[in-house]
Amino acid sequence: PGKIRVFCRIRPLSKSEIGRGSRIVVDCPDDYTVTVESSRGLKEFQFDKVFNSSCTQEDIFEDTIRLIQSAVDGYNVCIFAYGQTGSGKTFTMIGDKELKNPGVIPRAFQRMFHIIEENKMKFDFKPLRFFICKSGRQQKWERRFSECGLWLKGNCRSSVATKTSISHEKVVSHHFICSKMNSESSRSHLIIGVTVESTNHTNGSVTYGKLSLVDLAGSERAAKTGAKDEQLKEENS
Ligand SMILES: Nc1ncnc2c1ncn2[C@@H]1O[C@H](COP(=O)(O)OP(=O)(O)OP(=O)(O)O)[C@@H](O)[C@H]1O
Repeated sequence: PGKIRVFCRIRPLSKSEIGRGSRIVVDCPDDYTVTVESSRGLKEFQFDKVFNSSCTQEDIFEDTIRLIQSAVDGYNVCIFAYGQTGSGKTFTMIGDKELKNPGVIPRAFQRMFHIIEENKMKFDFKPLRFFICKSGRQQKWERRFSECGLWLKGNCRSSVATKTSISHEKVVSHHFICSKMNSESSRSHLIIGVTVESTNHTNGSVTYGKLSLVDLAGSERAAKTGAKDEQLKEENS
């Protein structure tokens, strides 16, 4: 707990990039290093782990499983994707539109329900609270998410989570409603999460955990769009 780990995922070239004759300029000589070809030579970056372009959604999720357990155990866990537009944040966090390759968010929820089901003899779980927040230019009000210590601008919805309410399809459609469609106009961030409250049958102790999963708006847009003042503050929130 309290530790921040930074992973890097390299995505394969897209069809259009291949069509344009682009080539990959990043490489990972080992599991912790990324090199990038630049006009000023090869640059090297270190990460806690690097996933190369052949890594699958399963490979990515394997490193996340113990964090889901931590949230059930009463810790506050936050997983977020950061990177420029088109780098694969949404693919990694949510998955593809065709629902063939679910990402971290649907897998995390599936896993959480599984852990809860397995532990029902030992713990009494309160119904999971499910929340979605997105930032947006239209919604200017600020909201402090005191429980998870995040400052947010935008709206937030919370409801009881069930397996069906947070199925892969629902998460994907929420995403495209909440984030993707608005991202061009509002450069929104999407935060989707769940709170877990459990009581230990043996000693009566109660724990509260939270899992926040975040698909941030593209990190480069401020510069590219020339956003200023209020707009920029909002993107940076
Ligand atoms: N690891 C991957 N394997 C195969 N396709 C990928 C992978 N990562 C991303 N893609 C594809 O690349 C495209 C861009 O990815 P994605 O939409 O996830 O980017 P993004 O970082 O969320 O962009 P934005 O900030 O604009 O929302 C999508 O068509 C996606 O399906």
